[in-house]
Amino acid sequence: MTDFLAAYYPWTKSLHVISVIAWMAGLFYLPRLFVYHAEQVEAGSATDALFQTMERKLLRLIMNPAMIATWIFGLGLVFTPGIVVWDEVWPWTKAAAVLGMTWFHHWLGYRRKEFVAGRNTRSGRTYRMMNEVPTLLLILIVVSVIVKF
Ligand code: HEM
Repeated sequence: MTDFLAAYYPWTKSLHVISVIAWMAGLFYLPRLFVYHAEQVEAGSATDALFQTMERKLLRLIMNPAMIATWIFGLGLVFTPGIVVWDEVWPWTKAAAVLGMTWFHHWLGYRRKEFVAGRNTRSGRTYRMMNEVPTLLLILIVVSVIVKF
């Protein structure tokens, strides 16, 4: 298995980065939809139904599969011989940030369910602020995997 992973390392990494881009697109866009959903849309209206459809499709068709693919190919890289040196700091900062990103994904999923039930309690401002979470984690992840401190 490790021979296989070593042989296909550039492919695993390519698929990892492609999945990451799709996941990040959703992690940036879904909280933006929530901002407008919270500020501009009346619960039970036709626009409410439209936002719910956009949010459901973004989460189910793009973000969930992209997150799973990111994890699968990312763990493939972790098990590729010689790639991760656990004595260094960067694998730990990356792991912490990736867990944070996964938590954020699920946080968004719970907020979507609240919109579906007509029970959103959070303001557009909260969603605007939460929109910065994936940006900060992204910076930490990219610096970790490229600078490799
Ligand atoms: C979900 C769990 C994840 C795991 C287990 C994981 C693991 C890894 C590993 C082991 C590498 C190989 C580093 C190397 O080749 O030197 C890597 C590369 C990379 N990861 Fe992840 N990763 C994950 C999520 C993410 C996320 C969320 C992002 C971006 C937001 C990301 C961005 C990258 C990038 C850009 C590279 C390529 C770095 C290079 O040029 O070598 N990863 N990942």
